[in-house]
Amino acid sequence: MMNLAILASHNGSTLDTLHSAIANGILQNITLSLVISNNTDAKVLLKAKKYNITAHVINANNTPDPDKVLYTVLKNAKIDIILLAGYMKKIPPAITQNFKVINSHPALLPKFGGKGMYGRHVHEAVIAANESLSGVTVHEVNENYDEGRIILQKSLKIAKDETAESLEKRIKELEKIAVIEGLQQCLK
Ligand SMILES: Nc1nc2c(c(=O)[nH]1)N[C@@H](CN(C=O)c1ccc(C(=O)N[C@@H](CCC(=O)O)C(=O)O)cc1)CN2
Ligand SMILES: NCC(=O)N[C@@H]1O[C@H](COP(=O)([O-])[O-])[C@@H](O)[C@H]1O
Repeated sequence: MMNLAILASHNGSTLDTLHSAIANGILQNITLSLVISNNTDAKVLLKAKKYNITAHVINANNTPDPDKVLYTVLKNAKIDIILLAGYMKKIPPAITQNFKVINSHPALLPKFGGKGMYGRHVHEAVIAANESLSGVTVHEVNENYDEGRIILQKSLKIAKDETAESLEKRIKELEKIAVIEGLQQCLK
């Protein structure tokens, strides 16, 4: 049985989908063991409580050595795989070199990735670039933003009247499928 940790800075939208997929047997041999956020106000923490999942807040503003705390919490929980679900901080090499870390990015990498490319900013850049396609990239996480090996991508056509808000909503729905399939591939 693989122990999964979810790292999220805000809603952790995919947590609900993952919890359902595990409960329905769509995702097997995996346990949602831990939720970690850098944000004390993150709604993902409320979801962790609802699902009775152990949660930690590791905030650099009040934690002397957050990277060391993060490593220790993950090791103590015997985590096998880490999913970044809208986590807004860089994962340090001590983590990327000792755990399998995957991320869901709300665009078709390598375009629209890197520093500054998070949340609504990504969709605003895609719309501004007048792209015809966008999508989700599930990728392995290395020491740089959005440069890890791509596991899978799912795309969608951008509508003529698409806005950053409408695109974000559609991408988040696509992401739920992409994250499940990405984890299934990691568990093979
Ligand atoms: N080592 C890695 N860490 C993280 C990765 C990664 O690929 N390698 N992915 C990100 C998630 N992400 C895109 O998918 C991403 C998140 C945040 C940023 C960013 O520019 N962040 C800002 C800070 C924003 C904030 O504090 O709210 C910054 O670094 O200045 C870029 C990409 C998660 N970690
Ligand atoms: N570059 C990382 C990034 O932008 N991740 C994106 O943040 C959103 C978090 O939404 P949520 O807080 O509602 O789950 C998600 O759409 C995720 O793809």
